[in-house]
Amino acid sequence: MTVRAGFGRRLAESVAARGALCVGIDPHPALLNAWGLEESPAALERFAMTAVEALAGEFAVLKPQSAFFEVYGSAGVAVLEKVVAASREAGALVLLDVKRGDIGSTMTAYANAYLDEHSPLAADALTVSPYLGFGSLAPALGIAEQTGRGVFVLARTSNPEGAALQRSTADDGRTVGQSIVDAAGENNAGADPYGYVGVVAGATIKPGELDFSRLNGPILAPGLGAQGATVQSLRATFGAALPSVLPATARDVLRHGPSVADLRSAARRVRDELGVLLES
Ligand SMILES: O=C(O)c1cc(=O)[nH]c(=O)n1[C@@H]1O[C@H](COP(=O)(O)O)[C@@H](O)[C@H]1O
Repeated sequence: MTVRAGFGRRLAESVAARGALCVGIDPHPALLNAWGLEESPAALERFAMTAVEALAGEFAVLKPQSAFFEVYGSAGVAVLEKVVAASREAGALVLLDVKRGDIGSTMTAYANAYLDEHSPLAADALTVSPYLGFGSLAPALGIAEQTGRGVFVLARTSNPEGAALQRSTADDGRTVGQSIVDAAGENNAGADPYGYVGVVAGATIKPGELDFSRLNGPILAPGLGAQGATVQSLRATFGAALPSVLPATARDVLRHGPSVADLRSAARRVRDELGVLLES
């Protein structure tokens, strides 16, 4: 598959056509069991490809969580390769959730693994951690820009433990999370409709905690459903930035399997609720 337009444009087009929802493909052992599956690479494939069959043809973004595949070793990674390829083939953008972050030279290798068209794991975007310094991500940003792909940088994560670090104040008075959002925004300056450097800000964070007015990029907001955030809470949490928010949910949809129809209906319900929110 050849990637042409910049990621910001591709994401905006996909969201316009398919709705603003990212569904996580997180094959938790408990979910496999709930679907009547054993914990094995074959069952992992059954689970993940059922989710792809249900979702990839009509939802904007799918976000496989690499950890749940890696746990099965090379057999699990082979399943992840299939999930990425089949999802993209069906028209979904794939945001690979790997939360990578390392010194610059190693970051180049990670970026090549996930963003180079010829890599077996090439996705449309990946999650990255800036906590070795935002500048250490430069190789990933460079490769993403060149290849029309995106990165989502962890700014203010949905987990309660994130606050101590991410809400702490840097020397210039901004919170660490805000400085990440601002650094992402510098890379997106001038992009239309928006740039390729997204941020991750949990749907569970306090309203108004971050100022997104200079981001000019997408905001991935995980935490909808299983972590307690609701569609209704998004407006208060994100305010004027809501149109740039890509809400994400995984377990709350996946628990409706193994029926393809039930999975699809569950994801449609969330997407429809989000559609109503965005139109109001
Ligand atoms: O980067 C992420 O996707 C992410 C960031 C964050 O702040 N919080 C968060 O929960 N996530 C991921 O989003 C998914 C949440 O799934 P559910 O809680 O089941 O909807 C998991 O794969 C997490 O690893």
